Amino acid sequence: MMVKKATDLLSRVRRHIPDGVRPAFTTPQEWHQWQLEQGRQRSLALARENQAMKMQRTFKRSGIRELHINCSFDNYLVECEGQALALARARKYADEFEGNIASFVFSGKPGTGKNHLAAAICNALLLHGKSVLIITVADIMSAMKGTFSEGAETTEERLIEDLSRVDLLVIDEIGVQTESRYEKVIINQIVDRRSSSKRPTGMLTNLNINEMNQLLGERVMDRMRLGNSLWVIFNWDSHRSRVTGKEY
Ligand SMILES: Nc1ncnc2c1ncn2[C@@H]1O[C@H](COP(=O)(O)OP(=O)(O)OP(=O)(O)O)[C@@H](O)[C@H]1O
Repeated sequence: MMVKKATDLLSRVRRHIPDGVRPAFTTPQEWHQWQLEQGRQRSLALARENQAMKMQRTFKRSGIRELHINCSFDNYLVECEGQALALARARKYADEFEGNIASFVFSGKPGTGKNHLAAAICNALLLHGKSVLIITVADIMSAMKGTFSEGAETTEERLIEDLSRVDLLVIDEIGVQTESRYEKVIINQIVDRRSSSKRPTGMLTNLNINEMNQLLGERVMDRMRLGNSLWVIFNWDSHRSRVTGKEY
């Protein structure tokens, strides 16, 4: 009876579908499958939203900092070959993100757009429903240390787990302060856990490859090289003196 009703309804709906439009389902069975899939997608979206809100509470902000919220591939100015290459590679990284385990390192001089292009990647991924977080080493550490205080809402373990579940985590300012052994251990655990659950990590740094190896150790850097990973060197002049804060 149910199937007959659904078949009648479908044939009535079909009469109103313009030529050339392919319906998402044509039989009651396909309709049922379609509804199941919609339900699955809704619960995934809800889980992502919950995760984003949790991160927002923990770090008291959304995944991308205010200064970089409007950064896109389109508003990244290209005035030299290096910038053109960095832009093309960042865009390709975002395009090929789905199902890819490749991490990236943007290394080079200050003010050259490492955060800009990382935020552009994250903004592109957000549009595709991915969860993202760009966070400095210092912010990770202060959140970790916060878990030791009395009445803390979360534990160090849970925080590492949260940071490991974000689809793309970008760790900024690696090497800005003299990293302690504790920081090295935490970064190690985050990258390790992310790579074993096939989630890539981005790193932004002023250090070169040797300095990164020395600071974080071969183990972490080896995981950063999984898959078709990306290492981009930003070696042109800083753009910072030209930022007015009103451009986008
Ligand atoms: N090519 C560019 N086109 C447009 N804006 C740019 C470009 N490069 C940098 N900017 C802007 O300049 C500012 C500084 O850039 P960004 O924060 O990305 O630098 P960074 O390389 O991450 O520097 P640091 O190593 O000091 O953190 C940002 O507001 C960014 O949007």
